[in-house]
Amino acid sequence: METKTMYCLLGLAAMVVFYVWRVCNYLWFEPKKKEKFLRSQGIKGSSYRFIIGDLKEIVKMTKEAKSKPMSLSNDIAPRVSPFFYKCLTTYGKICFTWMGPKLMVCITEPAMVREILNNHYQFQKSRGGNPLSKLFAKGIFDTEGDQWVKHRKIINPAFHVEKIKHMMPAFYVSCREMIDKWEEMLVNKSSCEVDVWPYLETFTRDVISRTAFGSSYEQGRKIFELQTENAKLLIKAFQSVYFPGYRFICPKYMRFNRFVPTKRHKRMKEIDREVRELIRSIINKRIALIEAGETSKNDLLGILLDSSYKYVKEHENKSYGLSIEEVVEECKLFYFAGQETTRNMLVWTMVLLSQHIDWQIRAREEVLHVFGKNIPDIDGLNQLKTVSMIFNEVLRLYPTGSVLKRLIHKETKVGNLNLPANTLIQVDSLFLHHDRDIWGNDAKEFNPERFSKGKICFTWMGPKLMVCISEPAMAREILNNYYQFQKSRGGNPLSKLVVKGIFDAEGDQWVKHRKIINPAFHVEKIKHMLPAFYVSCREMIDKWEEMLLDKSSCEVDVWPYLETFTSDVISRTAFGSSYEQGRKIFELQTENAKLLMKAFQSVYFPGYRFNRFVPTKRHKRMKEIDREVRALIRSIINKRVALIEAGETSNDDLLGILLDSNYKYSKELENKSYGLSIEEVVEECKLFYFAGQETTGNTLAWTMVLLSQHIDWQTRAREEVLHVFGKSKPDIDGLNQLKTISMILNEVLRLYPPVSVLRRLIHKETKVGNFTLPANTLIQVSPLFLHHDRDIWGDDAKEFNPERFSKGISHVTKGQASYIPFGGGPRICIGQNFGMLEAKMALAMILQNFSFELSSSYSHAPHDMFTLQPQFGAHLILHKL
Ligand code: HEM
Repeated sequence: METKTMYCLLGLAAMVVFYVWRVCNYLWFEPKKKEKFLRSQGIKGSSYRFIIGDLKEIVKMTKEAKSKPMSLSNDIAPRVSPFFYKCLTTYGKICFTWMGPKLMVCITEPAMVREILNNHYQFQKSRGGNPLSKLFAKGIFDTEGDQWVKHRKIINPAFHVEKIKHMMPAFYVSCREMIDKWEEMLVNKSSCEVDVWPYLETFTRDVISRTAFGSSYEQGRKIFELQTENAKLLIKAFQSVYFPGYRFICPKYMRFNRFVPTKRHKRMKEIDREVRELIRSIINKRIALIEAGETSKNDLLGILLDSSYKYVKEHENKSYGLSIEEVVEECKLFYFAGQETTRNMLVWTMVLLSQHIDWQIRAREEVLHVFGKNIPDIDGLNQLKTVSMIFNEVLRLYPTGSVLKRLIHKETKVGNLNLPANTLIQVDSLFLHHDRDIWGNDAKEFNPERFSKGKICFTWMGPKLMVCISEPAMAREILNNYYQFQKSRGGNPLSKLVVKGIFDAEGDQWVKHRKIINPAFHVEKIKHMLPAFYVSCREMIDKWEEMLLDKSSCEVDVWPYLETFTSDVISRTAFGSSYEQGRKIFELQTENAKLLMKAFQSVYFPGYRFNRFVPTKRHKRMKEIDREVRALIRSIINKRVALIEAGETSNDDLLGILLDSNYKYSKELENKSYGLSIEEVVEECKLFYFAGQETTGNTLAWTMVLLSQHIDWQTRAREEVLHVFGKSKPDIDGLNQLKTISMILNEVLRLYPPVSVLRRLIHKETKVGNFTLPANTLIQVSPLFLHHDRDIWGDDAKEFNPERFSKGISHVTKGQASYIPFGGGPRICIGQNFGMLEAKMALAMILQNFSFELSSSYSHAPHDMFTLQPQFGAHLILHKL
């Protein structure tokens, strides 16, 4: 045999062997491997066959689904994504399939979705598909890891609310052009048929051309026309690559067919070159302007170049910014990301509003109410609640990016799954948004009403942006991260005379204060404060008994008595034997708090911040009181320090424990200056009064009001107290057994959280949830709204029902930050156990001695004065038992 023929035969034999191996692999080894994998994930039984679907099956089902007609009321998921629809509806919220040899997991389980989307280092964008698609969209979309962080940081400023405001004229002009065209069609008729889709396409494309390139808008338009052509060619390229049996021949090398110089591919590359040229010329002109000092920051390109320039300056290295090529990619991406998405949302909105005329009318009424026939402005647009609800519902039913794809590069755990390296992950927003378990039985229906309760709202305090948040996940993010979200300070300087201490400390300073103060609030230490709670409460009860000497009932406003009780408790527990001096201090502090309140109420007029320094009579008195308070506290402290130095420490009151802990801290670090200074100890003592007195006093007042209204719960609570203690003095073990009382106090703190708003401030641009907030934004996390939210607490959210806490707090909240009467994260209330024990002791003793009901002179008026108080007191009728 000739050598040539031999080689041919050998080649042929090798091909046959390879082909047989591929077929065996496909028919035998691969399914075995897949079955083994599924078993390792706990998936058993007959579900294998379907779950191991493949690309061919997906394409076939998609074609079939698209050939079937559908009506407007049909569910869209079976048409849009038939394969996954079948998998997910048959096998649950996670399904596995293989794209050739590559495992693909489709996930529609909210907790896992969050895990995947939150962790962008582990779950990266899945790239490396069709190389032609890179001609079309790259930029930030296609970057990962630190590269992405840099791009995002530079691009962010372009999308700040403040910048977007300036793009309003571009939105308006583009929309006006579209409307003019529709009006032309209607010149001599009252109605006409229009396919609105291409018009909306032109509108969104125009908006991007104008907002991206400002004055170079005409060139921008040309760029986007070319990009549209490229997008169309890309879709054709996608549709043409599938041919049967391809996986047996050379599956991995199939990609190269995209490099084959077909006419289409050549044209795509030609367009790309032209687009880049055009963008590069616009950028070069801009850079020349910037270098000549003439910057324009009103369009996306201008802001992007400016931000990149600042970034370079910040890092003192030119290579840190975006290169011209990278800016080109970002500009191309603006078109892709910003045009199609908005166009789709608008078209589905028009279709749905045509179907639901009632919502169309509601939306129109709102728009006409806000703007009449005038040009819409930013303030008005921010007021359009119904329109926002409609958009949210449209995006829920027709999410524009219905599938988010991620890729893992190493073995990774998601939920209970252990996924191998190179697994493709598909997060399906369409299925998430249509899930009945999440959205209820009307999940597939258009009902914007479900978005009527906005959990995030924006407002401006003068020039300062303020965001109000009552969404548990965001509340947790904010409260957990106290380095980024700091206490908002720097308001009224007079308030520093009343509250400072740990409340006002930040960063490392706060860490130190908290470490030194913590031991004072250990449960073990608080136990020893029980006698102080008892004596103070006994005094209050004695006064009420006196009033009832020769009658069986009398009317009392219990509010001031409860206030005295809690301030007495603090005087005794903070200063122990120096209690009388402590009482004096707290009387002075009360006077100062009242004066501060008056100052708050009277100060508002333009330029007001300076008027707090004006030496008015009130301001002088406040400073005088402060000096007196400090002198008193300092004298107590000095006496204590002298005792400590003489070896006679008393660790039974807050001041003693604080000084002891401070001493140990300085010793540990072998440097006296590390501990708290006397001045700082003074501030902490002042703070105990403010933080610990009103909060517990309010809780008790609301508890008595609610138990007067809900006599059944008052009876249940009394029965429990009498069962545990009879008429004897409550002790710590017994107090810990009071389950009904705990449920009642939890419910009172839910309905009337004494601190109804937690305020934070960010000092630099920060991401919260999906929002990127600029530096200096004020954030308000609202326990009040979180606690009253029907979505979280059910239909009886506004009602008093302690039963909901019968299985504990975590059972109701399911680990969410939806119940935060004591705040959350590292800055959670330090006095939580102290306050709860004090309230339990007082309530137990009150229930042992009296029954109570609402008086006719009680007027229900909760109001927020630092804490949530009963504005006109708590007038009750007390009965002696
Ligand atoms: C029912 C009673 C109480 C409630 C509802 C309550 C509520 C709160 C809340 C919501 C915060 C967090 C504020 C924020 O994050 O901006 C807080 C912090 C604080 N509370 Fe309480 N509190 C109570 C009782 C007490 C008591 C009895 C004391 C002390 C004797 C106390 C001392 C403090 C201190 C020192 C802080 C600041 C902690 C820090 O920033 O690290 N609280 N409290």
